[in-house]
Amino acid sequence: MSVLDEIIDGVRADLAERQARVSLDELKERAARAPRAKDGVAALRGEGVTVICEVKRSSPSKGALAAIADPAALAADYEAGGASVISVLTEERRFGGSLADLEAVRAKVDIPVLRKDFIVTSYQLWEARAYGADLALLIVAALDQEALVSLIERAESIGLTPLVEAHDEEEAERAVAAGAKIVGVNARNLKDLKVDRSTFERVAPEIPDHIVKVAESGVRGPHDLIAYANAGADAVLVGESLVTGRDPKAAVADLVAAGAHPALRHGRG
Ligand SMILES: O=C(O)c1ccccc1NCC(=O)[C@H](O)[C@H](O)COP(=O)(O)O
Repeated sequence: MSVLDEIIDGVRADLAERQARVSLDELKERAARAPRAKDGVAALRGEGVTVICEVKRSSPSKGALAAIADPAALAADYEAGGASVISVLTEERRFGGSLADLEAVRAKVDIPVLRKDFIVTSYQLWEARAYGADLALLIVAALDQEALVSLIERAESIGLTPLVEAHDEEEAERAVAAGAKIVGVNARNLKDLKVDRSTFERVAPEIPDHIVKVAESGVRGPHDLIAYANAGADAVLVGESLVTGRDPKAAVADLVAAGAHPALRHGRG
């Protein structure tokens, strides 16, 4: 069984427990009271290469990364540093996240917020919206094509922008065919957790220019952002290096400054 399969088994068990406690109708009522969703595509198509900053306490590949007692304060630092979107990992067992983290971050920042989880049912999309997310991650490797198309449509119908994650050319083609407006290419193989930064360069040509291209994972600093930008990234998603660094606000500002450099413009429309 791959790491991704093991994670999803745990996600399904936790989901069943939440579904027994909170009805879909309750979630829908809560979603109706949530602030109107912000435009994730517009946020990521900013000036230069934009930066998605992640609230990430731990991970299957590295174990504990950072305690993050106050995720909202960390998100506020990210926003002050110039982040365009905040990613909040809400998976509990392996990443130490929660919907409470999502809610706290949403209440603190003005920029769009991404629910980063292993979404396999529309119930989780309603949760995302009910707790204030503007975007939701959908992982191609976790879904068959029918489910992917259906979850993209459901997400958009309730105001969420899906960030559809691929790891190879075939998954990128599936993401595009399914109608994704934002495609993330994850350098981390979720089946064995190896990070290969050349993945983006190989896979990005499968993604047409009208779709926002996000390079995910492995960004240690501005040099990695520049490499991804030169390979065609519109945005990068950064977790570990920010939560383990000493000054997340300054680290984000350095990334944003590198992403704004005129020499990086790669002629997107
Ligand atoms: O980070 C992991 O170990 C991991 C394992 C299995 C599934 C997903 C995983 N991470 C999610 C992510 O994609 C990253 O948190 C995100 O791209 C940021 O990556 P990084 O900057 O390398 O922390």
